[in-house]
Amino acid sequence: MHHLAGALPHHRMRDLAKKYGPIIHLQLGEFPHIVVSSPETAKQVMKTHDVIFAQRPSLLAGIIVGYNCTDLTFAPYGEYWRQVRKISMLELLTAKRVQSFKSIREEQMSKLIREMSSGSGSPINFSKMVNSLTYNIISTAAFGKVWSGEEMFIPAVKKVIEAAAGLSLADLYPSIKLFQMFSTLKHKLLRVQKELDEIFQNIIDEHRARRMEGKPGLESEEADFVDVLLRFQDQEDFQFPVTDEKIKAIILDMFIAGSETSTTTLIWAMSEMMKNPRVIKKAQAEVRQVFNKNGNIVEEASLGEFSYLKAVTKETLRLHPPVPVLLPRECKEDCQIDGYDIPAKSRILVNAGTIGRDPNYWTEAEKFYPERFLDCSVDYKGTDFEFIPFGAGRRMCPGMWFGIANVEFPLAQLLYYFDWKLPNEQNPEDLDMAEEFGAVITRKNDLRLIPTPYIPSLP
Ligand code: HEM
Repeated sequence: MHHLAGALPHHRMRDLAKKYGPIIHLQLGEFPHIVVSSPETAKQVMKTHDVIFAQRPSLLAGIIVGYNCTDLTFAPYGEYWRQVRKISMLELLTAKRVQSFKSIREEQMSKLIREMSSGSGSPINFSKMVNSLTYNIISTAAFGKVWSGEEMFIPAVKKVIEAAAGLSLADLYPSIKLFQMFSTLKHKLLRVQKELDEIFQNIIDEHRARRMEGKPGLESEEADFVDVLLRFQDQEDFQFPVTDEKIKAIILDMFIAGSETSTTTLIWAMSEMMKNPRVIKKAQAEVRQVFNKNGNIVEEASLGEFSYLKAVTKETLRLHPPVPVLLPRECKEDCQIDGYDIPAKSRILVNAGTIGRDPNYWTEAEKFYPERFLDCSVDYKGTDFEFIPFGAGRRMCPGMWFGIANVEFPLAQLLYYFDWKLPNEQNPEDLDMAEEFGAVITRKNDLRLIPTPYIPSLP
């Protein structure tokens, strides 16, 4: 355990991989942890032996906040997980539904742009504003409206994300009662769960009442997540009935897995561009050229015309994958990776962050250089193992398209409507890029920027 102390664990894992190679055994608490840090070993885990590694370990976050692991992220691999995954992939997060949230993104972006422009010329807390934006988008997609509990919800989500890395003493030593009893994390999670449970139950009850009154919209494509899941409650052909508890577990999961990941990608993209003025100029020129050509109409439909902006998103996900050590997996049975024996029940940590910076695959791997993705077929869809910000295989992120939509369109608008400066005439090269650890790696310090409107008429 001392190998991980003293620095951010994902950095320590990177240093260890440099020293010991792409497959490392760390005994953390009661469990062997196997860290894999090369595209080849990651491929063996998530493709060759995907079924053996499709299990997640049972962690406090899943037990407490995931309603005894009945959410999608922490559900044990098996029939129940299959049912929830199917609902998520075929109903909640389909390309069509993500597309149907377009008006939500457009409305929330207009609000944000108006807010940013009202204080133009002076520094704004970019991180905080983007956090609210994603929260509002996911809240509307899930509940049909922006739920007013942002102040309490965003810190609560951060707490759960911290726990999802699975590196707390209570998770590493489940048999030691003392660690369980005095775990501050456990107590915080219990409090968060209690608060959120009450609120989510009220939201479900409201939706149910509306449903009983036969209010329109529930069967339409624009139905929110709660509407869709309530519809399944009436169906008797499910092996596992969709109870209120399960609806709460699934919705909370979408919030937790979807909000901080999208937010942090957007903030890192902006941070890297501010640090690299050449890149922001080029991205801005592309965005303005496309929207101006289309008659100053700023709409999502134009996204297909951006190649550099998409390269910026990919390069951000390569250098700053929000989940650099993919959510832990558990080995179902004895198995071999790269000729090494992996005993059943080992926890597997796929080090996607280190893989994205592997100099054997990436020239000038540490440099932010979006051009590397132009005319290059490497993509994040889970088949190119040198670039796996969304994971791969059976447990790969089901919210990839929703996440990308929540990053690319806002980024395009922010670049279109504003010119950006660092406060206090700060030199771009000196911009602080310190990270904070959790299952999602965020900026340690909020990003503060000065926006100046580019065109006088804002949306
Ligand atoms: C930039 C945005 C996002 C990134 C980088 C990201 C990344 C990831 C990663 C790395 C995993 C673990 C994959 C594995 O173990 O192989 C994951 C799982 C998951 N993600 Fe995302 N995610 C993003 C957005 C979203 C969104 C918007 C949603 C839903 C609203 C979502 C829902 C989930 C869920 C439910 C899982 C667990 C899947 C399972 O275990 O079967 N994600 N995500």
